[in-house]
Amino acid sequence: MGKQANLYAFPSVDELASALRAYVLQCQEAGIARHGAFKVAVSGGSLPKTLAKALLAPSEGSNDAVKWDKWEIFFADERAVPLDHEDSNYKLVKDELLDKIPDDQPKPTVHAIDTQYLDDTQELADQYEQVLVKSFASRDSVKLPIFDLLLLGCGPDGHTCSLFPGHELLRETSAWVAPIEDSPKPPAKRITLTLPVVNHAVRVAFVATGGGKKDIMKEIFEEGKGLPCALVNEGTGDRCSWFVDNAAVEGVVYQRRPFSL
Ligand SMILES: O=C1O[C@H](COP(=O)(O)O)[C@@H](O)[C@H](O)[C@H]1O
Repeated sequence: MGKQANLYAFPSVDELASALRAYVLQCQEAGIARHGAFKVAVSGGSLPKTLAKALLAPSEGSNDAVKWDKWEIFFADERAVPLDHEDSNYKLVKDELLDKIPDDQPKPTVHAIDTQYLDDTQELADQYEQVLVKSFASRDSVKLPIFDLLLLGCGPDGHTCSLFPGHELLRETSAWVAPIEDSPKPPAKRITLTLPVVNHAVRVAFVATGGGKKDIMKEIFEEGKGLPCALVNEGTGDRCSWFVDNAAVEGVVYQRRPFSL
C-alpha cells in the first residue's frame, strides 16, 4: 500500500497550534532554501483563526521566526465579492491574521483577487491564474505551479477549497484556477485552485477542529467515497498532514501519528 496522509491529533487547539507553527516554519525554511520565498495558499472558514493562533505566538528564538518578508500568500479559494465584504476570504485572513502582525515585523506579500472582474467569474479565475503564472513562471515552462504549502480547511460535507462533493470541477484537468457559480455553500460564485494544483503542492496541511467535524472525518478516513478531502489524501499521500483536535476525530478508525518534524 502507498504512503498515507499523516493524522496528528491533539488534546487542545492550543497544542495543535503550537505543532502547526513548527510544521509551517519547517515548510517556510524549505521554500526559502528552494527559491528564496515561501509560497503558501490559505483557505477561509475556520482555518485563519487557528493559523493566527499558531503564527502570532511569540517567537521562541531564531529557529522559530516567522519570516513574513519572505511570504507570498495566495488564496486557495475566494468568493466573488469585494475585499471588504463579510464573505471575503481575504477579509477573513486580513482581520484574523494580517492586521495582527506586530508593527515591528515586516509584512508578507498578499495576492488578493482583482475585484474589477467580480461580475465574470471565468475572468476572475483567469486573472488569478495569471497571478500564479507571474509568480511561478509561465504556463509554457511549468505544467503546474508548485506551492510550498497549502493550508486547507475541511467543510462538514468534505469539501475543501471550493471543490465540492460530486461537482464537475473535480474533473478539471487543465485550469490552475477555476470558477464555480453553483457552490452549494453560499455565496454561490467563487473561484478555486483546481485539484491537480492542490495535489501538486510540496506539502498540504488540513486543519479541522471541533466535534462538528467528526462525522465527515469518519467518511474521509474510513470510506473516502470520492470526497474532495479524500481525493487530496489519495493524491498527495504522506505529503499531506492533518492537524486536528481529538474532538474532530473521536471514533475515527485511522492510525494517528505522534507529531514530529
Ligand atoms: O466555504 C469555505 O469553506 C471551507 C471550510 O470551512 P470551515 O469553516 O468548515 O473550516 C473553507 O476551507 C473554504 O476556504 C471556504 O471558502
